[in-house]
Amino acid sequence: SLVQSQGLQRGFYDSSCPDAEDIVRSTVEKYYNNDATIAPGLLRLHFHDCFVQVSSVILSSTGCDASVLISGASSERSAPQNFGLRGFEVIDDAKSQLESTCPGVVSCADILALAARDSVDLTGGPSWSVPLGRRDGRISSAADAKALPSPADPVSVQRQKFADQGMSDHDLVTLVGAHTIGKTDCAFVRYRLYNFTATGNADPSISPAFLPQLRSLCPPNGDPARRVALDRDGAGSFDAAFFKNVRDGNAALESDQRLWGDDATQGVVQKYAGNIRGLFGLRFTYEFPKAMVSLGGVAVKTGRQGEIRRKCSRFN
Ligand code: HEM
Ligand SMILES: [Ca+2]
Ligand SMILES: [Ca+2]
Repeated sequence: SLVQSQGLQRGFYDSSCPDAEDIVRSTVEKYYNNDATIAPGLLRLHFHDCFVQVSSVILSSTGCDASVLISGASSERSAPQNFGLRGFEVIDDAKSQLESTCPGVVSCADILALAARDSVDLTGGPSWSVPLGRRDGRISSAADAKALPSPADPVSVQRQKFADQGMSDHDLVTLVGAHTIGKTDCAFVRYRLYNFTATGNADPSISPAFLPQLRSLCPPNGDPARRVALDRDGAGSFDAAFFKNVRDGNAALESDQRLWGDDATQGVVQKYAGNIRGLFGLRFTYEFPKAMVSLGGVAVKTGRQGEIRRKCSRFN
């Protein structure tokens, strides 16, 4: 079924590289079986690729175009917002296999989108058919990472950043549900725990039961590399428990917790945190793939635009 989405097509490689999707899948699986934390890394990598800087006069880096994979001193990957991104070696491995099977056919941007899908599936989440045909971009600039949301962003700013990419409050909350897997550096949590906004106290939106847990995970002068689950009830499984935790004051990131404090976003959190016909998580499972298809369509290049990189970390 060649359903179109922003000029992309499902099954785009069916005749030009029939094994493309299987090669990406088996590669992601190989790394996942060795280190399950690679799955959240790959999901986040696709998100960071797709978000674009829209406030600049000239729209330089554009959407899901693998700009995030380019290595070099001032490339997007070097921006502070992109510190901690993981999974580059998985993409490179899949790409080198694809280049020997069908040279010059499969874009790095599509590998990212497929790897994100496979990562969600491997962690127990939904699967979906990914619209493909993205071309790789020719620009990668650290300044473009400014479009990315920060964990201290209030809902108004999160909302604006998603609206800049053509996405709604519903898309925002649904996609942030990706935080049902993976971990954060204590650096993004510690400022909430001891002297939040110079009060000498913790962020009052943290539940009384969760605060001591977070404090022991992230002591004031602890190891800066310590990592904390974004979903305290299962950083390894793609489920809707994350939304119950947001509802209950148990979100590790301030930006996630704030989604409960705004009427519009609270409504979406509530929808995912509840049961429907006794089936917890069903709505999230249904909506997440749709939101991922929207994310994967942000400002894509198709047809003769851009290029198909030979190596994902550098332009041809
Ligand atoms: C308001 C929006 C968002 C903010 C402020 C935000 C912020 C963050 C931060 C601070 C981390 C921790 C990074 C680290 O310390 O390594 C993180 C991790 C993560 N984010 Fe987001 N994020 C947002 C939206 C999203 C979206 C839309 C996705 C995907 C669709 C996503 C996927 C992930 C994943 C999977 C991780 C875990 C990464 C790992 O374990 O290595 N995030 N995010
Ligand atoms: Ca990009
Ligand atoms: Ca989870």
